[in-house]
Amino acid sequence: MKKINLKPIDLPLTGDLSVPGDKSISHRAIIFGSLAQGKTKITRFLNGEDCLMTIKAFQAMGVKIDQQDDQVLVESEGIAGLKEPLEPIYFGNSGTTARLMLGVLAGLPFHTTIYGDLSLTKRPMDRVRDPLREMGAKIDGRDDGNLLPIAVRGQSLSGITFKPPMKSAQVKSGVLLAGLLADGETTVIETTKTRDHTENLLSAFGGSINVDGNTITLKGKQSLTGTEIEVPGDISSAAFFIVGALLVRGSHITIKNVGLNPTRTGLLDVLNQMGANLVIKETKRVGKEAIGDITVKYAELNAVEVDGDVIPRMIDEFPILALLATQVSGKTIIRDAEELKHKETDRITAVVDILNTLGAKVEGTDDGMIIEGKTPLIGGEVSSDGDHRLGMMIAIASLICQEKVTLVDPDVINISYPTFFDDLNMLQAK
Ligand SMILES: O=C(O)C1=C[C@@H](OP(=O)(O)O)[C@@H](O)[C@H](O)C1
Ligand SMILES: C=C(OP(=O)(O)O)C(=O)O
Repeated sequence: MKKINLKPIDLPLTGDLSVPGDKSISHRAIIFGSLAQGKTKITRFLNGEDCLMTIKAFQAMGVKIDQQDDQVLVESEGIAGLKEPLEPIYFGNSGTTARLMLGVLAGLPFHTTIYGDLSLTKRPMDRVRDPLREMGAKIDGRDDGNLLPIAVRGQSLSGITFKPPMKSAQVKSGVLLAGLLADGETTVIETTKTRDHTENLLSAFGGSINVDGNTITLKGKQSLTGTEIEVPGDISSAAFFIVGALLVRGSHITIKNVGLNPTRTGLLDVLNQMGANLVIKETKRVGKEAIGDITVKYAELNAVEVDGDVIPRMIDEFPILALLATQVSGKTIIRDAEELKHKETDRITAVVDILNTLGAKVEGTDDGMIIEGKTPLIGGEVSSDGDHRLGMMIAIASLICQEKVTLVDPDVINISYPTFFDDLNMLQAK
């Protein structure tokens, strides 16, 4: 397994940075572009391994998709033009591809088999399997279709009203996408609002959807039209450098053109509560998505308790928040975050293990973590464990460790942020 040595730095992070496009929006732009008739032009597409899986899935169904770095042109005849793939489709490491595509494949008139890497193969699909079966889907696979590989025999589906038992945008989106192909109306009622990019993008492609608080309703059998999509910078990628700047004394950075959709900005709220004084400036709106700049300076922070409705608004930011919490005054308590157990790794156990190996004092709980602040980090050898967000957390931790950090399996970072080390070097060079 590849390993890299990361040395502690005494250089602050400074300058301006544009992070790559949002992963969630990039996936959805490909999905809707492929379901729509005509041409869709996507700019600032995330050229990361996960989003390439979604492109390959539709190419396997006959859609013409030309991707050059962060520019993508999709040309589709729409839903009726999609063809049965001849071979099983590989979804790699991407949970979003799996949960959203299950919704799509369930309503297409052909058979598909899907599989993934070892991490994805362990992740639960029953959360989408169950509502999709209620709509009439034929899904089978390991553990009765809970685990990949999964075979889907596409069917005509009927709309349902569904209240997801977990707070998950992937589940909501899988059901809404199936609803788009189904007869009748589909309603999803969430207990807590999760990221709403599916709802926003459906409108951008000319679809009609009604959002009333946490209740989302759409009619089936809508036809969509290709369009132009500019993807905002990914706030979940920006989070690593925002926290990096808060950790390294003397840092002062601005992340430009990043997505500021309120269903994604939970980390910014928590950092402000901790005393970060971020300057957040909305500069434009593209469709229903807000875009802007975030300026952050090094600051001494205080611990807070993180729980409740903010959790889904920052679900991918917990590894990097946990690292930050090791350096603030007081004890940080994270609750209601049991969903972390179902990510690329069990992110409660994995974050606790990694940070404690580096010298921190972190305790895992059933639904979160308790992190002792102001604990010096020493260093050591730690693995990303095949989880891109853990790889980036370790790289940022190395900035403040007293000794060398050896990161095992750094290439996994390519899943969501292929230019991560270039951007880190650029911020250190100024
Ligand atoms: O819908 C999406 O694009 C995503 C939703 C979240 O997953 P859950 O829906 O499982 O919380 C998040 O962790 C993932 O990175 C992307
Ligand atoms: C959980 C993540 O992605 P996915 O579920 O798409 O694998 C993530 O990017 O942190």
